[in-house]
Amino acid sequence: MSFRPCAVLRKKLSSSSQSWLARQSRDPYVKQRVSSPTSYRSRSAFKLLELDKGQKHFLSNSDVRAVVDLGAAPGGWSQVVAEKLGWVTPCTPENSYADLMPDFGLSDLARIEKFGSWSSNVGRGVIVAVDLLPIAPIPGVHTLQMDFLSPRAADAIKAALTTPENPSGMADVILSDMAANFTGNKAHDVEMSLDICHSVFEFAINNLNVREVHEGVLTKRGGTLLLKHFDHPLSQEFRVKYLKPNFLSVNYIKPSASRAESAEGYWLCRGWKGVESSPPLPTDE
Ligand SMILES: C[S@@+](CC[C@H](N)C(=O)[O-])C[C@H]1O[C@@H](n2cnc3c(N)ncnc32)[C@H](O)[C@@H]1O
Repeated sequence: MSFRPCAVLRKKLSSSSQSWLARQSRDPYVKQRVSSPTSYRSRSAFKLLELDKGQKHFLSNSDVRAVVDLGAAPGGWSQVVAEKLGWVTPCTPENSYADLMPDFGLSDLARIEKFGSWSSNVGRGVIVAVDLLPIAPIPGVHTLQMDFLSPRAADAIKAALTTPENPSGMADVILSDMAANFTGNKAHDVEMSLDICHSVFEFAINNLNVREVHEGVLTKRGGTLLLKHFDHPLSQEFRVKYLKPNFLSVNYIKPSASRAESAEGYWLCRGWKGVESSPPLPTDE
């Protein structure tokens, strides 16, 4: 697949469309995605792969058994999680979906209709993916199409997380790549991004695992939160006030797959302590 338009089409495109296409054709992650045998649905999938690899495999650890993926459509991150939890055979050029499924050219939905499922594995644990937009099925992933900011979202996610293998309904890892549509008004866009960060943090308070682990002495080691945010002094305030006191470590990471010109970055927060003494979350008054 190529993003290079023919000369006739190029003439008809606006200059912004032309520069978008030029950027796509130069982008190594876009090229990798369209030629990859894993056929990840989003370029974002490479960010999560990079974060997991560079950060002590926080997702691949065998004790990770319950994962929530917020803002999951079209499903690239969920595909990566499904691989890490063993629901989908990790794909390499030697072992691709093309081998698992001869009709590699079919869309996910058509493939699922034809074959039932393209997973050959039974993985571990539970994965819940949430988005405003529909997400085509992924083996091992329970999808919920809903507004995460709506009052009923937390209960619906909790219900989906609660399974015989995960009776507590708690999550070991919460991922949020959620982003509202940009309006171009910076103050408004930052406010929307902070609303999302606050809501995800509130969700973590009630749903992120704190587990007792014996390592010589009894220690508590809690779950992990990966949270997308946009760089701004108010975001830094949020980090200092809410994240730092409640996790053993909070690292800022800008994966190389994240475009340099984007203000987005991720906080990888590890070792949830179980919130007891945070300042109250802001209300709408
Ligand atoms: C950057 S995309 C996520 C890409 C995804 N991680 C992947 O790899 O395919 C951000 C997503 O956040 C979703 N989103 C934004 N606000 C949301 C909300 N309030 N509730 C649920 N999803 C939301 C958008 O619909 C969009 O699909």
